[in-house]
Amino acid sequence: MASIKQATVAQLRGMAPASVIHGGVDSVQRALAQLNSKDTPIEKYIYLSQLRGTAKDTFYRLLIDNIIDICPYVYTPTVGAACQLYSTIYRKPDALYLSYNDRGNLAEIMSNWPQHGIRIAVVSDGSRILGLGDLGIGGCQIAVGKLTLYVGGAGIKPDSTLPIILDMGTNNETLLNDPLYLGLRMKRVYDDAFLDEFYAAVRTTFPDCLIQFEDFSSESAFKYLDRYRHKESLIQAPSAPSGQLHTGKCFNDDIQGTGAVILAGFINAVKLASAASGRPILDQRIVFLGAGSAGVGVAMQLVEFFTRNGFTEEEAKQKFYLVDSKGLVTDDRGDNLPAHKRALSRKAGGPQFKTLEEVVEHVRPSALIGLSTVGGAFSEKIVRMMGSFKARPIIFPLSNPSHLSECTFEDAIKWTNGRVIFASGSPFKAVEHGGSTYESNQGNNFLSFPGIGLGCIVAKANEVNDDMVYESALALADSLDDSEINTLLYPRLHRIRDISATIAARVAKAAVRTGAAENSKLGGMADTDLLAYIKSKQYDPTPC
Ligand SMILES: NC(=O)C1=CN([C@@H]2O[C@H](COP(=O)(O)OP(=O)(O)OC[C@H]3O[C@@H](n4cnc5c(N)ncnc54)[C@H](O)[C@@H]3O)[C@@H](O)[C@H]2O)C=CC1
Ligand SMILES: CC(=O)C(=O)O
Ligand SMILES: [Mg+2]
Repeated sequence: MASIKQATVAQLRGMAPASVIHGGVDSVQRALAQLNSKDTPIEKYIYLSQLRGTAKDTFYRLLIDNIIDICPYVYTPTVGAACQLYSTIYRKPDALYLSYNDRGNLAEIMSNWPQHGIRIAVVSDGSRILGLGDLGIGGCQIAVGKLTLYVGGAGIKPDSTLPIILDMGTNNETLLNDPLYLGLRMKRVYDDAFLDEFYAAVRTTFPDCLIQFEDFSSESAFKYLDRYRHKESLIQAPSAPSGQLHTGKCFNDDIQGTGAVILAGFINAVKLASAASGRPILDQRIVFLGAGSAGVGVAMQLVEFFTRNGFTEEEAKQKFYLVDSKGLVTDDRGDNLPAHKRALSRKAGGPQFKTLEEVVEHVRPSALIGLSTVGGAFSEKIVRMMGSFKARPIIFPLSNPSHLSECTFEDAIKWTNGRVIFASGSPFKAVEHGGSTYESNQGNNFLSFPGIGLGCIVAKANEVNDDMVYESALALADSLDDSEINTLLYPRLHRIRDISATIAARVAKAAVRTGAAENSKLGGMADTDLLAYIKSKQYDPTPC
């Protein structure tokens, strides 16, 4: 459609129906009708991908105006199936594909990308896609999906975004044996030098670009966040003029984005729980099922909430009980804990439990958070126990996609007789119970990463520090309107562009406060002016 706008009408005569050339027939309405004619979620996904590739203004107008209905088809849960089926449903390239065989040439290959002013890249190595495991090159659709939400949810211009897949092989035997598989047909390699080369290539090719790491397996997620997040650190970079470059300008969505969004939901949840019970807001015991990048990322963000509210770090950590596939995570359970689990393990000498049920029975938690990839792990017995401990139990089954949710909204409502304070990673429809209608909350990092990324772009931030991430959570928690405040934990999704702008403004100001902003104009700007400025710059397509 852009070509129709740019070319003269005379040149186009006869090349398309006259009403397309002259306008007057609503392309968004037609696209919606075409979308509705598709029977299955994956068909809708394929249709929307094609529309994004051929008529991007129409696609984004459709998405922005129908975000609640369309989000599940461009993002979780459907994007999970799209990653699994990638090599079968592939039509045309829509990401930057950097394979391990290209090592030594990544900067040169990156410079083939047709757009220049890239501001945000989402990169995955495909090793842990949602809760679906290693999907190899199919993980590129996660990067595409996240950036679709950057455009639709934050108003970043489509041509400023760059989805990247690092194809380092796969350990998924089904994919390796699939004749249609499009990725490297070899076992996955783990190579820090390849990651350094990739990081340096982005820095030198697109100096203004923020990198969002997405869906790397836990060990890599923590390792590369630690390696690249600080602006003071240096890495060797043969592609840089001095042979070295400063790191920074990146964040990990699963650790920090998820931490921020769940902290926001938790802040609003403890207010609701406390209003029902009269107990102090900070009087919490929290059990996690899952101690991977998301589980530990969220737990550390909640620890920060308690330390910022009067507790020492040790006192705060005492409130947390992490359960993984081997049971309660303790210092003395006999296995060699990775550093991210050691940060929150229970001290030696305490009880050892093998199952979630035993832990819940012993701890009597106020909140139960699932980031385990185990669908249905919050059994009826566990949810009913939670309901017996507290007037308003907080239960967040956050694993994606939908079939991996630790419990459904309907069950949680039924088993607590409507008392649960609930948020899930993938969307659930409203539920009728006992004559009332209960609206669900989606606790998904898509409410935080678009605003964090936009804030960093506005501030020209050279790093994404803890204060900026924490501020994004407070901004999201504060964003409920009058119709949401006593019932919901998060703003309704149709407001996401305004919410992302608000988060962005507060993240940008936090960047200024902490010396991470290179945009010197922001310091003197009033908050309201900054917010208005950000909103005025949001991509707002008008298809012809
Ligand atoms: N709602 C949201 O915004 C987000 C949701 N997620 C979801 O969280 C889930 C986990 O993600 P990551 O932490 O990155 O994965 P991960 O693979 O790093 O961690 C999974 C954790 O669950 C534990 N686990 C696995 N099987 C278990 C079992 N049978 N019993 C108890 N524990 C078990 C593992 O030991 C590990 O600690 C995924 O489904 C992902 O889609 C992740 C990021 C954001
Ligand atoms: C939402 C997300 O980032 C995940 O499930 O990995
Ligand atoms: Mg993720």
